[in-house]
Amino acid sequence: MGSPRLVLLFSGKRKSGKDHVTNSLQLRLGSDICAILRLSAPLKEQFALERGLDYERLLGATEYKEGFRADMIRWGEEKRRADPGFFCRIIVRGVCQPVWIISDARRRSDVDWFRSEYGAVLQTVRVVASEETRRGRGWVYTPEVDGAESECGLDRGVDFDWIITNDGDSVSLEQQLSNLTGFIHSKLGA
Ligand SMILES: Nc1ncnc2c1ncn2[C@@H]1O[C@H](COP(=O)(O)OP(=O)(O)OP(=O)(O)O)[C@@H](O)[C@H]1O
Ligand SMILES: C[C@@](O)(CCOP(=O)(O)O)CC(=O)O
Repeated sequence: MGSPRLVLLFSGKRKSGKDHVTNSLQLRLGSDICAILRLSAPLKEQFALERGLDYERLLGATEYKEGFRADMIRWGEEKRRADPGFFCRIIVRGVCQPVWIISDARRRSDVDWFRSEYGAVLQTVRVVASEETRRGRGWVYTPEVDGAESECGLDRGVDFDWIITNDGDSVSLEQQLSNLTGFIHSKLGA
């Protein structure tokens, strides 16, 4: 396992398009260069095992996942209380690509952990979309979820290196992804 040349730590609210944007970026870079790591993957896997749920469906973007979100948040927070780096350490194990995309940072403890381990090569990226756009993608305001740390933990206090606006304008998104890809290539070439 090598150490990463670049770590891109993505965050954004529900249905802002974190998965869409990170998948598009990986398509541009190639999966041999770029790995997508999801903090929620080991969480969902273990949660699904314990509850007899469908892990693959928890990974998707459907109502199935939303039905379990509040419970998953509570379950994950218990784990993080005992060990804030618990999920971070699991997802970086054995990754050999030079560029790592973490698709779903949600808490200060996630940012702090990646800064302390990979600060020299870390870039923080915020994906934003208006509430109207997010509603069009199926977002329904749910107080116990949208008012909690899982959604609001990074609203303040992080000076993001990149902000990607994903409001449905595909030309604008392409341009923003080109800029980010250019930066990544410049770092890999250096
Ligand atoms: N630019 C876009 N063009 C077309 N569809 C998009 C775009 N951005 C997001 N979507 C769609 O909107 C839905 C939500 O996007 P996505 O799953 O990427 O959001 P997310 O931020 O990862 O959400 P969650 O936090 O709920 O997992 C998906 O069905 C996705 O395909
Ligand atoms: C339980 C949780 O990991 C669900 C994340 O799902 P997704 O990234 O929205 O697909 C959110 C959290 O950890 O607070």
